[in-house]
Amino acid sequence: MKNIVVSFRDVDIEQEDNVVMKGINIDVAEGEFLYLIGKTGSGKSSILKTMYADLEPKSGTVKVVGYNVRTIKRKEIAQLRRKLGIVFQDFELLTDRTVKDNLIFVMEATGWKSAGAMERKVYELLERVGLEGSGNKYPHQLSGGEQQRLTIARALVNDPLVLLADEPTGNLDPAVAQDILKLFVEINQQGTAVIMATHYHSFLKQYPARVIYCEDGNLKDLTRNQILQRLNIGESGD
Ligand SMILES: Nc1ncnc2c1ncn2[C@@H]1O[C@H](COP(=O)(O)OP(=O)(O)OP(=O)(O)O)[C@@H](O)[C@H]1O
Repeated sequence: MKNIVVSFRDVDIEQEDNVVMKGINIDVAEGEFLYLIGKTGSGKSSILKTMYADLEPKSGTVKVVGYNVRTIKRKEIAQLRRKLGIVFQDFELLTDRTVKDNLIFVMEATGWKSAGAMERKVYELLERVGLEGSGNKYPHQLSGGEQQRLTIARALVNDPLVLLADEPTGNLDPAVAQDILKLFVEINQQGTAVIMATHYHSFLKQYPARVIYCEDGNLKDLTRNQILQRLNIGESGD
């Protein structure tokens, strides 16, 4: 049986005293691909924030890659996040540094010392995300899709067990969004669990995977067909 890398047990999540999720349970196994779907404000980001210890759950137990997020010590949060890769809609790249130096910045901040090892890792990561040859460019010289590829490379610096993605294609046009989805799928096929909150419901058809549907403070356990129906996805997708 595969290891569980994320586990929520009877978890309540609040934002500024508003109940967002009530008594939710989630188990994500090593290497799984999971979509978080739901209307705006249904709590997808709040669930992801709870996973990377940015939002303390009100009650219940949350375990992520071996850490108990409710009792985690401040200094352990950095260790937890090193085992997670996190990708947002906004690229949040360092605009005054090259592609390569954006990656090296994160490596140095997370304890990498050997220049040779960093050089090799940069090369490997850029190849993995399809940015080989762009190491000396600056972020503004990259397209939106390429910038997102760089943020994905950055999230992979420490070979995370889990990649969390909050609306990672929100700023991209549909064709580019599909390429980025493909990249997430490849990363998943190489063994990293992926948990992706997305409004791009057409992804569910292009790459069917497990879906958690957030609604009214709960997670609905729906079949794929029920979800497609509920989202009213026609043949053309979204
Ligand atoms: N920082 C905050 N302070 C107060 N309330 C918040 C905060 N962030 C989110 N909320 C509220 O918590 C609820 C869940 O928001 P959340 O961002 O988790 O939903 P979401 O499903 O990710 O939405 P979207 O699809 O728009 O990103 C919403 O009612 C939202 O207004």
